[in-house]
Amino acid sequence: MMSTVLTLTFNPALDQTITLDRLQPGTVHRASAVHTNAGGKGINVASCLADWGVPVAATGILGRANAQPFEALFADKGIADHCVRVDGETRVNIKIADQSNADTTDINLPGLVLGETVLGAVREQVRETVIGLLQDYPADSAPLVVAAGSVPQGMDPAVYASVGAEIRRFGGRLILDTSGVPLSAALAAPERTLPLCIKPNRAELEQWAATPLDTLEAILTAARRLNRRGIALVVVSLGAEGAVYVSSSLAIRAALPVVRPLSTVGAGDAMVAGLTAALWEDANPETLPGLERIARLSTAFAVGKLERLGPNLPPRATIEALAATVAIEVCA
Ligand SMILES: O=P(O)(O)OC[C@H]1O[C@](O)(CO)[C@@H](O)[C@@H]1O
Repeated sequence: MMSTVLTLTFNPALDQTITLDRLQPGTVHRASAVHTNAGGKGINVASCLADWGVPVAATGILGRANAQPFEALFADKGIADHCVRVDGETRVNIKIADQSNADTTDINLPGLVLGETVLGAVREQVRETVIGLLQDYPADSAPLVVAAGSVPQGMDPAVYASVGAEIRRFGGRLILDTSGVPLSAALAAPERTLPLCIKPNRAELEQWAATPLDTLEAILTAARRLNRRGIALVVVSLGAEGAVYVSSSLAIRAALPVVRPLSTVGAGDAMVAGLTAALWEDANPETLPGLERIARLSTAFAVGKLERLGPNLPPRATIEALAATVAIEVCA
């Protein structure tokens, strides 16, 4: 029950959120505020899980030259730091928060450019870290590993398939949140390397399915194809329309009216943290109460995060209150 969740972020980012009254491309803007926080998908998941009280360890790659904000976040939230340091700077991703419509525009940079030899060595170090940590878990603990985000230029885009194989070898459960080629490569891998759970958004699932998914039925059909491939839980996030949770035997849709967001950056990561927290609490996606708990908690994490800048959750009681009000619909 108290096992540490491990997060893996190959391509973290410092998120620089620039707040504007109104974004008008092609014109000069005066920003009203700027805020920088340590981010990147797996880092955000770790931060939200730590807020919830789940013990977390973070691994992945950090540029030595600007590692301080990440180190401060880890120290502040009690996250065990197992990130490998490399020469250079972690990327700075630009987030433009438009206050006129509460939309955020993301400009994500490619990330560290590392030579083939360095990349190979770093990948090996991260692999050893994952294996080293998993070896320390009790044999029957089925530890949870969240691997999330893009991969740096030059890294094998099929990296999550080999990570999946390593995790499964140690009885671990992989939750994967990535997109594009790394996602399609992970989903095309042999069944024994597949993640336990994925959380694509509609566009990412459409890319995998190679067809538009305009209706709930179409989304369910694509998610169920992935279930049959061997992925036990497919969560499709639908922005303001909530999310769909599809396990091998059940499907539900969850939604909560969205407050006016301060920033949408990292809401999907908070959703991943919420579903991980529910799995960590032993929620079983093959039972209705279990799948409902996963849906309620992950929706509440995502909506709770929207009111904050950076990967931070409101207090536990606020999250539980939000979770209780999530609208749940069982799908046929
Ligand atoms: O790894 P990717 O896909 O470039 O996404 C990274 C971005 O996504 C976020 O994790 C938000 O989901 C940001 O913190 C970060 O800038």
